[in-house]
Amino acid sequence: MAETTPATNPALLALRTQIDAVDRELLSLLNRRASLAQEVGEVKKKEGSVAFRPEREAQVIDGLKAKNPGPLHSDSVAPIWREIMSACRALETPTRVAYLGPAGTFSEEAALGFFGSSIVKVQCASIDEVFRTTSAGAADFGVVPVENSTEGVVARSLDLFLTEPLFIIGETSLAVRQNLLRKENSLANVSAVCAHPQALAQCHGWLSNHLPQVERRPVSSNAEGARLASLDPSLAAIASERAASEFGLHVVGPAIQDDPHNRTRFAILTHPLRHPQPQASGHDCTSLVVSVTNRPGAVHDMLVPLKQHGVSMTRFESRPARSGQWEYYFYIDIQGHPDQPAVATALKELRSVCAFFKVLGTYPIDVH
Ligand SMILES: C=C(O[C@@H]1C=C(C(=O)O)C=C[C@H]1O)C(=O)O
Repeated sequence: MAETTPATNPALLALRTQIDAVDRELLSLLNRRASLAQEVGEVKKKEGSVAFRPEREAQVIDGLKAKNPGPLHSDSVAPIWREIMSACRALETPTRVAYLGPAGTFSEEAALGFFGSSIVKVQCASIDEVFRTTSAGAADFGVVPVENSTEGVVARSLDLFLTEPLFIIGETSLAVRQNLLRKENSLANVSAVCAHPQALAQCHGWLSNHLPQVERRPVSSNAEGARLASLDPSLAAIASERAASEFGLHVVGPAIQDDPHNRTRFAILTHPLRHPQPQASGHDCTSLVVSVTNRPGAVHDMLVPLKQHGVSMTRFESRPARSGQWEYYFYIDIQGHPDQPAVATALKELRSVCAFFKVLGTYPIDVH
């Protein structure tokens, strides 16, 4: 039952007194940590290097998770320390992060999950604008979706990796729970369902069963759909619970995505002139895009160096090269960092058999 009068139970009061004392100790320790981060910031300024070190942050979290004695759940370690490091990093320099807005998008959730909440939010109207804003230096980092476990690749992001001068310094993934949102608390008389095309596709089965006759209207983001639904009671949107509270909407259909394990993976981008490639963290991934000339065995030959040097491939995706010749770009993720001799040799040999070869980035594997 909810507590309505002040607690009088002496055991509870004594425990709360202890918690208050621990909190004060924690605050003082956090401030000690923050002062050290400020000093690190000064050292970096003197040597002219960047504040954000994704490999160091990944190692801090990995190390603490490995040593966590409990009862704190290990899954709680990463989000807590991400926030602590975000606050410490903000004392070194502000981190400007571009992502597909408005407030309440999954991209925003991914950006906050990766960088913590002590960031300067740069909301963009499209994935193209995230790339442009980051290329132009109006943001230090960009966060873009790259693949969804139900719908596959986010083609626009992959295409822009080819043409924009950015590289990947990190990845993060999110469980994506889609909900049907409305101003009215009912499923009746919906004129159209507004959402990003990816979300409409992720909820295809549910929409066909529950709203078979209703128009599915693609819009620039799910949060934009939620904004429209907040202005017009006849509309519904598909978006996150965060978007529901952001725009004052009811969740009239919770968790309507066809796949209960629906996840989206995001890449963290930056400009190579403003940020170096992350150093090896011990658990790294390298992303490439390559093409080979169209001849028998070409794709097989391309993969031989990886096998010969024991480099494991975790992703292999193809996109049409738009040459009209049935040629393709292959997006490949391998495990490891080019600092490792086997990875460096495999990449060198792979490059020699490719017509096109671009390293999209090397970065620590997502730590939860
Ligand atoms: C303090 C540092 O700077 C930043 C903040 C970190 C932290 O709070 O632990 C870790 C890496 C950097 O992104 C550092 O490089 O050690």
